Amino acid sequence: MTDAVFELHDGHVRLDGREILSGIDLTIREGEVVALLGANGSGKSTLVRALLGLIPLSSGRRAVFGSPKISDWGRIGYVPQRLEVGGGVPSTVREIVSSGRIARQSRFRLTSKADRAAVDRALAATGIAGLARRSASRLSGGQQQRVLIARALAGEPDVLIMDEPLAGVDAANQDALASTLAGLVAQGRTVVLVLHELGPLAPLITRSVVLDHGRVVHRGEPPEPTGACAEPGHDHLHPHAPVGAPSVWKA
Ligand SMILES: Nc1ncnc2c1ncn2[C@@H]1O[C@H](COP(=O)(O)OP(=O)(O)OP(=O)(O)O)[C@@H](O)[C@H]1O
Repeated sequence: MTDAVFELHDGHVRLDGREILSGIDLTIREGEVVALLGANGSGKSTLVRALLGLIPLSSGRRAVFGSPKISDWGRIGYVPQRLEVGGGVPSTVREIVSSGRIARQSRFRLTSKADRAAVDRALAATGIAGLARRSASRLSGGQQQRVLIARALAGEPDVLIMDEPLAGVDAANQDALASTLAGLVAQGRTVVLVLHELGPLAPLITRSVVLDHGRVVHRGEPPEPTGACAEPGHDHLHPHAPVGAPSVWKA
């Protein structure tokens, strides 16, 4: 059996005195492409942050590459949801994407040819090479999302964990992301995706995990859409379902 990348055993998370994740058991192994699905507020982002150790468990056990804490962030590329890129600092797109190499560089080594080549590949893969000199804070939401994806790709991580990578990204760039990820998966990388719609990423996904109110309610094959979402021609661009609404996914 291949090695476990992320393990969560009976994981519980409480935030502001409220239980957000309840009794989650989840193991993600090397080479898997796992989709985390579920309605707004079901706990997907919290689960990602719990897997990464960015928020503490109130009870249960977590391991990343077999250890309680991540010792080598260079192996992990995390694309958070809706982060303001640049954070008010006037950074160019290239500077932000280059920062994805930092965990790969030794403390005393200057940026190498290999670093620059990796940044160029990441910019090209996400279709933002033409924006490299632009100030990131002036870009659209979808362009900023692609900057964050490029930053993660630039680090050439073993594991990519992306929170809603398709949000605000147009169809052509969604397809480009799908083919970039397909290349990484073919090399044996592990990918964890928080998604509302599988879109062009559907053929890559090896397993889905559906959350509802902080619990896992489905695991296995990506569930089939039901109702209007199953009809031919449905474009799957409807807004997020409200919390507690009947799921469009068959459990
Ligand atoms: N820091 C926090 N403090 C208190 N409650 C929080 C915090 N972060 C998230 N929550 C709550 O936890 C629940 C799950 O949120 P989470 O962002 O994990 O859901 P999600 O499935 O990723 O939703 P979405 O699809 O809208 O991004 C929500 O009810 C949210 O309000």
